[in-house]
Amino acid sequence: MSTLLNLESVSIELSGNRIVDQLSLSLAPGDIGCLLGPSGCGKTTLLRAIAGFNPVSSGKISLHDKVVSSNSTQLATEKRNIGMMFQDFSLFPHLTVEQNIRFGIEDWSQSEQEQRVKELLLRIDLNGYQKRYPHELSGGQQQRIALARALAPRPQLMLLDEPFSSLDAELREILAHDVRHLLKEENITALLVTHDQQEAFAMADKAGVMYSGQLLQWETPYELYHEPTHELVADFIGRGVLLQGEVKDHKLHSAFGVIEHDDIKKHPNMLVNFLVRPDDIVLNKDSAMKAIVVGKGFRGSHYLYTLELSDTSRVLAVGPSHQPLDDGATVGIDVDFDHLVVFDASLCELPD
Ligand SMILES: Nc1ncnc2c1ncn2[C@@H]1O[C@H](COP(=O)(O)OP(=O)(O)OP(=O)(O)O)[C@@H](O)[C@H]1O
Repeated sequence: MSTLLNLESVSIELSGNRIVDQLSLSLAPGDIGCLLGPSGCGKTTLLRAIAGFNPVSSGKISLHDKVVSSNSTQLATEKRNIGMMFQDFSLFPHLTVEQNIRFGIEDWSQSEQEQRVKELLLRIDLNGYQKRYPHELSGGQQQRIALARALAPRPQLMLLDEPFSSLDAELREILAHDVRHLLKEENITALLVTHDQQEAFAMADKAGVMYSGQLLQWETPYELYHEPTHELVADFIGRGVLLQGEVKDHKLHSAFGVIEHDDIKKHPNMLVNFLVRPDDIVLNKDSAMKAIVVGKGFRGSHYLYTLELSDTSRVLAVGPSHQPLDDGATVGIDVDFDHLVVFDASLCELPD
């Protein structure tokens, strides 16, 4: 399969500290990738290296099979044909919307510029806003114009670093969908950095979790959620808990009793931590397995309950919004694991 962006064992050092550590990932043309991870894990540093602002200390960054960064190559940022929208983006306040969008394509012919501005404004649903100034636009509109400005020259790759972080959650979700749609329409490959998992799930074809400069997994959002290959990914992505259990004779023994599942049929005997998502727990008043409601959070369409099991371990479960359960109530539960994800307990290294 062809790749547009390829990172091969990239390490980056800043002021003598290794910030990114032998990181590899690739993106196919037109794909949207998303990097998640806690603050300070090196996401921005990596994006800046792809853009050409940070040199790599070892490894290679290639665009369309052309090496643009290595310890012997450093192609200038302006020669990489990369569009950028970083956290501290700002539109030029003294320029109109149209002038802002034209900024990177001023060497195009007048008619091509006009055509491109028109096309982009239609795509971002802001046709008619050409003559407005940035202060006459809402935050979300400004963000869309900034994106149009970055996309105008048709970059081969778009880098987005927390582009919606200043907006409220509802607007972020709408914009995430809009931006995905726009990037797909323009067939532009993109790499996005975000703290927000919903944003990553809404936008990404491929997503990954970074910790301390390393990329722990690089998969579809579905696989990251359902089949994490590392406890830190399981802990970071989605809501869920890791419970202790023991795999014995290809069955899982835990507070839920004995569970048989295809995913552990070939597993050796060992103590494990296994992942329990809210969607693995089914409330069923007729079930013999009981749990106690020890907390609940209203989420509009549903409640998210914290349930205590017989061994005092706690799990999360979802219940309908219109029939809330009381704190302290005893409820029947079933477990229904689509995937049973287990980790060797002796290797578990969850942060506090
Ligand atoms: N110019 C620099 N010199 C030395 N260290 C730096 C420099 N820039 C960043 N760092 C350090 O590199 C680490 C990673 O920073 P980076 O901004 O890449 O993290 P991040 O994952 O993007 O965080 P956030 O999500 O908070 O934006 C941090 O510990 C930071 O202090």
